[in-house]
Amino acid sequence: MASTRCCVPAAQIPSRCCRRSAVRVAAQQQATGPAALGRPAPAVAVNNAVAGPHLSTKDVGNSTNIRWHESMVARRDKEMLLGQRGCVLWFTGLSGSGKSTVACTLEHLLHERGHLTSLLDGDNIRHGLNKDLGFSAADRTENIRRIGDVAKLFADAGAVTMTSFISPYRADRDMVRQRCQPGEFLEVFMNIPLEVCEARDPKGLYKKARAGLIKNFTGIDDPYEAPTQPEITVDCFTADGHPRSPLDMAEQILQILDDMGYLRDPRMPTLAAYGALQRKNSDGVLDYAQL
Ligand SMILES: Nc1ncnc2c1ncn2[C@@H]1O[C@H](COP(=O)(O)OS(=O)(=O)O)[C@@H](OP(=O)(O)O)[C@H]1O
Ligand SMILES: Nc1ncnc2c1ncn2[C@@H]1O[C@H](COP(=O)(O)OP(=O)(O)O)[C@@H](O)[C@H]1O
Repeated sequence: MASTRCCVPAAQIPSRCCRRSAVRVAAQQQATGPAALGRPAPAVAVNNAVAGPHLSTKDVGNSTNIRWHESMVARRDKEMLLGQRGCVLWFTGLSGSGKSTVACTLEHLLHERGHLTSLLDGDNIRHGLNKDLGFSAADRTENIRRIGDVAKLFADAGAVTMTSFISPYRADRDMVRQRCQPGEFLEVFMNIPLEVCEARDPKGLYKKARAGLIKNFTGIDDPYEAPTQPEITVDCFTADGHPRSPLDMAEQILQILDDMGYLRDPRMPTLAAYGALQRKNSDGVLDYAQL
């Protein structure tokens, strides 16, 4: 069963007045620069050989002399507009485990309920952004690194963002988790045994891999490192041994998102912060009015 860990920080809610003045300052800064606001010019830039009123820049990887621009519309304001919290639901599991099917079903459920979503799918992304990557360990790591950053951009815009990639290496998934804010990254483990995935084999890839026609196929001759502490575990069978449908799985995730407060205005308290899981009323319904 899924754990209920959630540690979304209770950020400050900017007042209307603060937001207005932030917009004014931003406009002034763009028009005339910080000196016009009566502030001292920023300190000598990290990379600037010549001292002067330059904005500081730095080097990141092979990108030299770059500078981070804060988004002028705060993420929280976007989340308030949408009535939800941006997050990354990171589906991981073997090929054929149902990542795409369940993520797609969940996206429809969320959309029907009026939520903004985004879905990044392994096969699709490898048709475009990541078509230069293969399936070596290094390429898979780079695949996940890029997707992690793209997913984060969507979450920053307030979308409930789903990714469906095998993402076989624990370290790669943890790297994405670390790039996210606390509570923003939810690992969804498709806990479907290899035998079940292989029996499905919708693309015939397991058959080819067993025949040696595809090398380094995950689960056959390439590793899959299962998550040790996923936020959500999706099991193949019900407690009494019946196979679960994609809809049942998607509804499980939807319920957890709802219970954890991701699908409501970010000004509402999160369950983790207030221990509201214990505060269900006698009908078993969460009673937010009590908080
Ligand atoms: N060698 C090998 N191993 C695993 N999978 C392979 C391989 N070659 C091709 N495919 C197909 O590529 C899909 C997996 O792509 P991902 O981007 O999700 O992989 S990874 O996260 O970088 O490991 C995967 O799609 P899914 O079945 O949707 O998972 C396969 O169809
Ligand atoms: N819960 C499920 N029960 C039965 N079949 C499923 C279930 N989820 C997915 N499938 C089927 O399994 C196959 C693989 O699903 P897919 O979503 O493509 O997996 P992945 O994206 O992990 O490779 C598809 O044919 C899909 O219809």
